[in-house]
Amino acid sequence: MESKSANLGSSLPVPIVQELAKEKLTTVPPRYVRPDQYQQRILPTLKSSYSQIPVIDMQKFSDIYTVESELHALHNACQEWGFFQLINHGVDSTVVEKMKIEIQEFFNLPIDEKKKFRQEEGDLQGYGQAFIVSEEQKLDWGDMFAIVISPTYLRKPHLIPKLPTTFRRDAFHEDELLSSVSQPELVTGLSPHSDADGLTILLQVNEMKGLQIKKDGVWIPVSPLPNAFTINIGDILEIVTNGAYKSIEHRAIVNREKERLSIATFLKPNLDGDIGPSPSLVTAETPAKFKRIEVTEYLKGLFSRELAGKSYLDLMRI
Ligand SMILES: O=C(O)CCC(=O)C(=O)O
Ligand SMILES: [Fe+2]
Repeated sequence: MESKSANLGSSLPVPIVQELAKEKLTTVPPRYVRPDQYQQRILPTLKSSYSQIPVIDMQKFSDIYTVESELHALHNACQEWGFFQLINHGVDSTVVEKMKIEIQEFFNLPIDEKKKFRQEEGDLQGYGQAFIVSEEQKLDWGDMFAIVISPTYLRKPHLIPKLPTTFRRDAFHEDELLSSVSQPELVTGLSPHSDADGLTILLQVNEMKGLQIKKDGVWIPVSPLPNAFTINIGDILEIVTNGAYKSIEHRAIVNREKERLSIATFLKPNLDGDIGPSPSLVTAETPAKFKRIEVTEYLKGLFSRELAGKSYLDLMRI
């Protein structure tokens, strides 16, 4: 039986960054200045032409002449990179384009309209932020809109019926990473983290780049291909594969020119199950690297902490 406790977590209220950005501030408010990230900034960042995440072509899975080598490429991408771009995925481009327009329209709504979708106290869904657990904590320069689509009993009736239809078809979470601060190098759009879910499907909405992944100690910018989804392995898949597939640290940086929008769909296991290394992968030579934990416990622990690198996954290690 699925637990019917409606909330898995909450986040403290924070200012709306879209509104702060309109104030034409000359200096960044101290809570957004990230000396902890300066060091990260000066880590070498590779030019995008030098190294790019792998590309997986989904069409090749339906062709007997190409399926084997593409499966091999997929396995390799999950082991070595934890990130790849998926092309020819079969989702109609008109659906994707409509979704992009509607999310842009949502963030362009007047603030009073958007406030109707504001995250309520004690909940994570709606327009707000996540992972804010103390008043002292540093903040990301961005806003989020989050909804849960499945399981259906976690849906928020006050959020969903008012949304455009495309929104209602897909589960997603939305980040907005804004420019319009005079010192974008001082702030972070989205703190370095690994995704705690099973698998994430990312769609960059506008042309502004900003996503970077950390590989071998180097930040690599991701340049999304047209009509591609960026897919990444989350912590849960790293646990289930007993470490074979990697959940990679990534972040989003802020630029000076324009706001940036992306849509992330987080795929998680059923709430009534548990997570642990797959028994078929645990042998005398390859003992379990991670604990087994109930999904609800895992999620509650996740949302009661700051977003910080791979620290939550590290807690799951044996
Ligand atoms: O904005 C992006 O491209 C990345 C978003 C992300 O990493 C997340 O929401 O977990
Ligand atoms: Fe992420």
